[in-house]
Amino acid sequence: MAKINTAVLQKMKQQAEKITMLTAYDASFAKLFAEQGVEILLVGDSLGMVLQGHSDTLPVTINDIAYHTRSVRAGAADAFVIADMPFMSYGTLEQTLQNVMPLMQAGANMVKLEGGEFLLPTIKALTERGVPVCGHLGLTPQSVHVFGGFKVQGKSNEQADSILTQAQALQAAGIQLLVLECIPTALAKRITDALTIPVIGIGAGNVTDGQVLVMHDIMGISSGYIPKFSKNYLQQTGEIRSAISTFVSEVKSGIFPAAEHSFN
Ligand SMILES: Nc1nc(=O)c2c([nH]1)NC[C@@H]1CN(c3ccc(C(=O)N[C@@H](CCC(=O)O)C(=O)O)cc3)CN21
Ligand SMILES: CC(C)C(=O)C(=O)O
Ligand SMILES: [Mg+2]
Repeated sequence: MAKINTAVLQKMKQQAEKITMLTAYDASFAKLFAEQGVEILLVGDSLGMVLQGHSDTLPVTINDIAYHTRSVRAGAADAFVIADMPFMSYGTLEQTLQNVMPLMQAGANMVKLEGGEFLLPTIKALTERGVPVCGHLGLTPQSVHVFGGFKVQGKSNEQADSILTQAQALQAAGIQLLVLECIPTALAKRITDALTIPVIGIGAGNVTDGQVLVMHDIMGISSGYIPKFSKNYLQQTGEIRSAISTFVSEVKSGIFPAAEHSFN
């Protein structure tokens, strides 16, 4: 696999080649995922749930993300690695600039921040200083207490228009990739068509430029509730490497996600 960077991802969108992304938190899985052709590894703050056992992502710290980013980078020297900025680590511009350093120095190629409008100056400041930014809209789990649970977002016309407007504003501010989580497929299609940057979906239908899942969901080992948009590829294949290569090929061919993994 050619080494991935923002220019390669941009080209994949233009050529309509689907982008695959998985969360990874350690060196062994990072290496295995990279070997199976997964283009992007995400050190997600979902680690607060699947590794640490919390019921949401809020307890995760910068040190947690930096530690796991170092591990992922150690296992996959050439991988394109995105590190999540955890809850309240980008509350102010000053905090953001302080907190982004350990993540980039741990080996991240890009950082991901949840939210819309309020992030515009932050995104500009980061990209100007050499830090590529991934946006994250829709169900942004750090706002679970505002939403009153992990609920599908953008169901009303008004909410849908607002998410599209925010996606366009984030792109204008400088994000080079966008994650859309748990929104209706029709809205994901509008946003993917409207943006020139690649859009990665999770619970956003098969219309985005790529797909991301939490690795524990692919292997059916998440504790507690397993989201409707995930698929247990280990059960289907019986072997971890085959599970990952099947995920990759099903995303590439558009088989995954099917209607049953999507919201309307
Ligand atoms: N194991 C795991 N997988 C994930 O995808 C994930 C995490 N953890 N932790 C961080 C966030 C939290 N996420 C979640 C968690 C639950 C739902 C969920 O229960 N969704 C309902 C939709 C409810 C509705 O219809 O509004 C579902 O049926 O999937 C969604 C996203 C996604 N991320
Ligand atoms: C679910 C993905 C998009 C994420 O942000 C995470 O794993 O933390
Ligand atoms: Mg996250």
